[in-house]
Amino acid sequence: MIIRQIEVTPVAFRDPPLLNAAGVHEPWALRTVVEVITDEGLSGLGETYGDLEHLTKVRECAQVLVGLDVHATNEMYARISAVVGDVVTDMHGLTGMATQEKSVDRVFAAFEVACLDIRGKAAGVPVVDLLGGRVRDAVPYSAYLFYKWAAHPGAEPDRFGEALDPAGVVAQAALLIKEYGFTSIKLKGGVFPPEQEIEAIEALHEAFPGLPLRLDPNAAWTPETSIRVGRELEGKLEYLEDPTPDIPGMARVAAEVPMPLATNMCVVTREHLPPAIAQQAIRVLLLDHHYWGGLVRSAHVASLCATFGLELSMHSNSHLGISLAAMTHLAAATPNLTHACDTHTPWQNGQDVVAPGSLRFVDGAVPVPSGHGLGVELDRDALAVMHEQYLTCGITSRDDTTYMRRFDPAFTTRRASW
Ligand SMILES: O=C([O-])C(=O)C[C@H](O)[C@@H](O)C(=O)[O-]
Ligand SMILES: [Mg+2]
Repeated sequence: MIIRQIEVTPVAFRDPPLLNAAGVHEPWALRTVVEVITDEGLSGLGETYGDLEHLTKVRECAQVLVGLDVHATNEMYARISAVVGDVVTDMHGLTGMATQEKSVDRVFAAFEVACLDIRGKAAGVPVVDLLGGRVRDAVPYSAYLFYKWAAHPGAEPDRFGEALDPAGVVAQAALLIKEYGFTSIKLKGGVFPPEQEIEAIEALHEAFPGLPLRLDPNAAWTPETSIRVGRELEGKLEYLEDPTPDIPGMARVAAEVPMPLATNMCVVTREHLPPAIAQQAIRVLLLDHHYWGGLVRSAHVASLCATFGLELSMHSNSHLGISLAAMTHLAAATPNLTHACDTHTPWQNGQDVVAPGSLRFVDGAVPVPSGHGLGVELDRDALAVMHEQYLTCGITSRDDTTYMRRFDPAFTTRRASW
């Protein structure tokens, strides 16, 4: 199974004005679709970020992988490492520190997933079987709430409406739970002063008694504020995610708050694990195969977490169905996944590059797609439309901060700001 051709296609899809510590989502979210085709005519899909610097590396790497066997992922990693070199990508700050290893892992992941898709198709099994087999038939996801504007300035309101206070957040949760059946809730914080976000969590706790809740301010608070908020929210959160920057800061908070701390920011590559474990900075790691180097490497990290007693959840960014399928296969094969995974799927609002039918939510969980490989088919018409949108949308890299400054020139990103 020799790689004969690789198609790399950037796409754009509409994204609502979701608020976070870096600013606000732009009207278009970007992704890159990777399609690997073998000499035997099998093809496999991968999905990754769409930011130009990253896309450029993905394109350069695609050229050096032609001729490789789809099983030769060690050689694939070495070649990608050589091409990526010392360039560090991913500087928007919402997925934690950017490192050289992470930059390589981010490029490698899309190709690795595509090769696993091919290997699954060739063997006549779903990808979950290549990862050790399923330990669950469906993967639970959480309702991922965002503070948001009713519309992008100058545009028509979207169907989700405004959510800028506790009532708006509760209404948003009710909508997502009604449509998807989610049984846990995450609120993206770091947008308003912590007192307001505490009120929102209290309102959610009251409106949805018994549903596990998480709050993620993306390191917008100082350690002191994090300790105060953590204590105030005792008994109301299953975990507090990245309240404050860096491993030492998280360790200070972890020692003083009643709930576990989770991260997708201070532990984002293997070199962060030993200090985080030694300092007891986190209890929950949010895995993300897009930057942990694909599905097999992520499974290794999950196994390390089991060794060191860390719990597991899964992180997401704006994504499409190829990513949702890959996340679902990985999570279904991860025995020690202890919390529902994050997904941005509802915000995609039906836009996708995969043909409908293979991915659905049942009671907040996605059943593992039943087909071979990832079990999703590329919708080539949708891909063409979304590629055209990429070419015309005028955005080449995610920049929530600059977009926010168009409407609030004094806005600064929130890092330990409160
Ligand atoms: O858990 C997280 O930190 C995220 O999901 C990061 C994302 O970039 C989120 O903040 C977003 O979509 O704005
Ligand atoms: Mg997070």
